Amino acid sequence: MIGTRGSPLALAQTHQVRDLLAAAHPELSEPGAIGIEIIKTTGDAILDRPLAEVGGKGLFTKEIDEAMLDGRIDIAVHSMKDVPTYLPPGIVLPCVLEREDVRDAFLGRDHPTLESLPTGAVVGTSSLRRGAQILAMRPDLKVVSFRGNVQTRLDKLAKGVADATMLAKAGLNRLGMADKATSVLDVEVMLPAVAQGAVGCTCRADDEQAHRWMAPLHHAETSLCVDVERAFLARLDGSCRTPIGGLARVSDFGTANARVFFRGMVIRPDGKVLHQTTREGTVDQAVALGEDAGAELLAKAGPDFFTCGAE
Ligand SMILES: NCc1[nH]cc(CCC(=O)O)c1CC(=O)O
Repeated sequence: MIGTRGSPLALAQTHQVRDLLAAAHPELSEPGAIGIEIIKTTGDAILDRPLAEVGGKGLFTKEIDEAMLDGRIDIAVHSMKDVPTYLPPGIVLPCVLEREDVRDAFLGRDHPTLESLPTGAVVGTSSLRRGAQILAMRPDLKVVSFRGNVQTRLDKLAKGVADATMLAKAGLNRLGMADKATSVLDVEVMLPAVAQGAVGCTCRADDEQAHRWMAPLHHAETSLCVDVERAFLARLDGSCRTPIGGLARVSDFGTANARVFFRGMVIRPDGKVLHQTTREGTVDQAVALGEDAGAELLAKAGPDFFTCGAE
């Protein structure tokens, strides 16, 4: 049994995992061989407030982890962006699928790009990271809170609640809605969230069958990048509501020449103070590079930067 949230994006990701499992294992290829259990999480229940305000870790994973430890589900499919850096005891993450597009998509109502938005235009986003980077580039814009699933946000945009919004390009692609993006923000302009575009599958640590099922779906290069980014995030995790971005890439993966490149950022929600750093190294050093970058930004930003509730 596979557990998932019930949002259209979560279901699309889960159907992809189910199809990959069926293709990899003859015993799972019969229609109906893999059941899907929808689990409502705290993050799904709270729709009226920005999630940064709700706070707490594992908003989208806690109830799913509980179902897994109870034995109601065997595999869970998650957007890695929503998975806390520390998994609960007894749960492991043996499988990360190949990454989708890591970038943020821009959806403009009358203006297709960020550059073309007129002074004073309103950008709707519930992501402090996106809002802060927008304000850093364009302090003349107004950022307002914007929540809900993709369709709700598109409806709000159409109604003129905002002039533009942003969504992970990966989510739009997985929903077959890539055409809704009026442009795509380069990672140099808008650093993605840690693990954006990656889907991971968890199981119980002692479930050998689930491990065996998931092994062929694992994408080692994506997993390495996500490990670096999550190591970075783990060093900053005390930071509460501070917007954080981080992206790792590997060149020549699987060869002796493989190199890891990482860029990480912390930024104040108003976009007025930004600290960033880069690292480059070997695959063996990868996780240490992420940790080291996190430690550097923690020191650079200083304790006041990470004060909770100071917005
Ligand atoms: N926080 C919600 C969430 N979690 C994962 C995605 C998109 C898919 C991904 O990044 O893999 C989204 C929506 C969004 O940011 O637009």
